[in-house]
Order: sequence, then C-alpha cells, then structure tokens
Amino acid sequence: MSSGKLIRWGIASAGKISEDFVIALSTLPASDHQVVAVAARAQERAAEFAKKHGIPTALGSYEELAKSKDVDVVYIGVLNPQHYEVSLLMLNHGKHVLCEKPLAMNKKQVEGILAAAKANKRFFMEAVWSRFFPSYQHVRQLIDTGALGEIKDVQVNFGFPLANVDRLQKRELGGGVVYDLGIYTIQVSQWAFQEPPQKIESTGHTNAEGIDDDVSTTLTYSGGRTARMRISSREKLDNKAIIKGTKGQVTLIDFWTPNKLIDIDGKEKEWLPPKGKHATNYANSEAMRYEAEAVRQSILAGELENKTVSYADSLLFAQIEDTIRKQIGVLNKYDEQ
Ligand SMILES: NC(=O)C1=CN([C@@H]2O[C@H](COP(=O)(O)OP(=O)(O)OC[C@H]3O[C@@H](n4cnc5c(N)ncnc54)[C@H](OP(=O)(O)O)[C@@H]3O)[C@@H](O)[C@H]2O)C=CC1
Ligand SMILES: O=C1OC[C@@H](O)[C@@H](O)[C@@H]1O
Repeated sequence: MSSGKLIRWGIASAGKISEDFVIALSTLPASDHQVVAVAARAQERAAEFAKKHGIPTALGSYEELAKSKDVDVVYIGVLNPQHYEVSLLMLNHGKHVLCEKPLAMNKKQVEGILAAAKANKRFFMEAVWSRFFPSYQHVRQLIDTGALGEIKDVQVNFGFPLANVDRLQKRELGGGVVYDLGIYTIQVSQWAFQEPPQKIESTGHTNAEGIDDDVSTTLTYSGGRTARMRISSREKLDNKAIIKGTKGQVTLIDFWTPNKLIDIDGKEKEWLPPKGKHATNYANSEAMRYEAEAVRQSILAGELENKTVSYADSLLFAQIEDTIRKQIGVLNKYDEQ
C-alpha cells in the first residue's frame, strides 16, 4: 500500500466494462483511488486505453500486471470464461481483486477462487455493483427494521435485445442469459430473502447454438414465499424488481443499476451519481463508484471479504446459476471438469 488511504488499481483488460470502471473511479477523490496500470492481451490496446484515460502504465499481458509492484488491487473485466484463471493469477501474486460478474462458470470454479483468496490472505469480491447503490442500502434498511414486514414475494424481470452480442450468444465466450443477467435477478432475490431457496424451478429457451437466451425461474423460500424471475436476451422487459412484504412494497426501477425506487409510501426516491469525464459504454456505469469505494474501505480495514457481497453470497449465486442451467439443459465443458 502506497499511503494511508490511497488504493492503487490495476485494470485487467481494455474492454468496455473496464473502461466504464475507470470512468467511475475518476468520479472519486484522486487521493483515495488511483489507476496506475492497465493490461490487455495486446500492448497496443492497453496503450490506447491508457492514453485516453491518463493511466501511467500500459502492459501487454495480465501476467505483467500480476507482477507489478505498484498495484494494490486488480479490477478484472475479462470475459466470463477467463474470470477463474485471471482471478487466480492475481491472487497468487498477492493482489487484492474485484472481479466482474458472474464470478465464474460454475460453483466449483468459485470455490477455487475463494480458496486462493483465503490462502493468499487477499481481499476478493464479485462485482455485484447493484448492492452498493444507495437505493439497495435503503431497501436493506426497510427489510432489517421490519418496515416492509415479512418478505413474501419478489418479482423481477431483466431483458434486453442482445442477440447480436457475441459474449452473450457464443458458448466459447461464456455466453448465456443466466450468466449475464441471471446473476442480477438471483442476487436481488437473495437481498430480499436472506436465506437459500428451498426449491428452484426453471423453464428456458436457447439460441441456435444451444445457449440460453430466455429463462423463467421460481425460487421458493421457507413458508412458500417466492421469487419469480424472467431473464431474456431476446427482448426488453420492464427491468424492475418489486419486493413485497406483509406491510408494504418497494420497487427498484432498472433494478440492476437503480438510481431510483418507488418507496413504501408510494413516492419516488432518487440518488444520482456524478458524471465522469468520458461517456460510458453501459448505462449509468459511473455508479460503479459505490462498489469501488466499498472495496477500498474493506482493504483499508484489512478485510478479506465485504459483507454486502460475501464469499457465501457468491457461492450461493453460483449454485443457483448451476441448478438453473442444469434444469434448462445448458451445461458446458467446465461442468464436466
Ligand atoms: N457490471 C456491469 O454492469 C457489466 C459487467 N460486465 C461483465 O464484464 C465482463 C466483460 O464484458 P465487456 O467489457 O462487455 O466485454 P468486452 O467485449 O468489452 O471484452 C472484455 C475483454 O475481454 C477480452 N476478450 C475479448 N474477446 C475475447 C476472446 N475472444 N477471448 C479472450 N478474451 C477476449 C478482451 O481483453 P483485452 O482487452 O485484454 O484484449 C476484452 O477487452 C463480462 O464478464 C461481463 O459479464 C459487462 C457489462 C456490464
Ligand atoms: O452486467 C451487465 O449489465 C446489463 C447488461 O448490459 C449486461 O449485458 C451486462 O453484462
């Protein structure tokens, strides 16, 4: 660590979400967060990215980033099938890690990553950024104080027309709507119920390559309480999460990136993150600043995990994803290893 409160980020991959994460960091105090290096599979791509964002070091491999003495924590924005190996690479070189969702291709890989984090005594978190929004913290409070009563039902839909996005549609790129969007609907249900589901029932459709592109799932919790979710890369859905309790309900608008909610009193409540210097590739990515700051706080406190997205959370997300994929018949080579 270079100073009392500064954390120095390294960025693994020069892709879209990596760029958005750097833009989000630029909205935080430079005395707290600095991006010191970016690495890509090709040096030129890293150099171009570094030039645009004023990053001092551009590296032509993730290995060089892992070995860098200047980096405290690595943000991993590679494609899904590479999350496992790049996480291990960084942890085994003593780096703290924030890795994009979905954490890995199955629960077994998640277990391997978390074992490496523990063995190396390094902070590790799956980048489930939604949970760090002020709106999610507000919902947490409504649930924990009993203001919503007993949570009975979650209804959540998440869909966009993403048929042309290769990383969602192609098996070798880790495609599948369960991996890409399902993680969000699962995590919001778990945010509400705070216990593992007792039953999981899914039906789904696949693309021509046999990759899931439209899936409906019901998670049943104790006492017959349910979360009903639909995810789709075929069409736009309402993208809301409605959490209903015995005393009231709350609706997260654009629930994966919710600046806004409809509160228990029926009124809208809004929190807006500041804009960065550049436009982002994905909607509202500046709000990744909330998770970035949470990572800093955890690292400064010497924590290996953050309670908002804990190791146990990531294991359960992966287990639910695995079950849904199995139920709709979308398994892959990682499931056989
Ligand atoms: N939190 C959020 O809101 C979002 C999260 N994501 C997650 O981020 C990750 C990356 O998504 P996104 O940035 O959109 O992806 P990109 O298509 O921008 O690719 C990201 C990086 O992956 C590497 N890559 C690209 N193609 C290949 C390939 N064929 N084989 C191996 N590596 C390849 C490249 O790394 P290099 O630069 O080193 O060449 C590329 O820059 C995914 O896991 C996704 O789930 C994505 C969007 C939003
Ligand atoms: O995490 C994500 O957020 C919303 C969608 O754009 C999706 O494809 C992406 O991976």
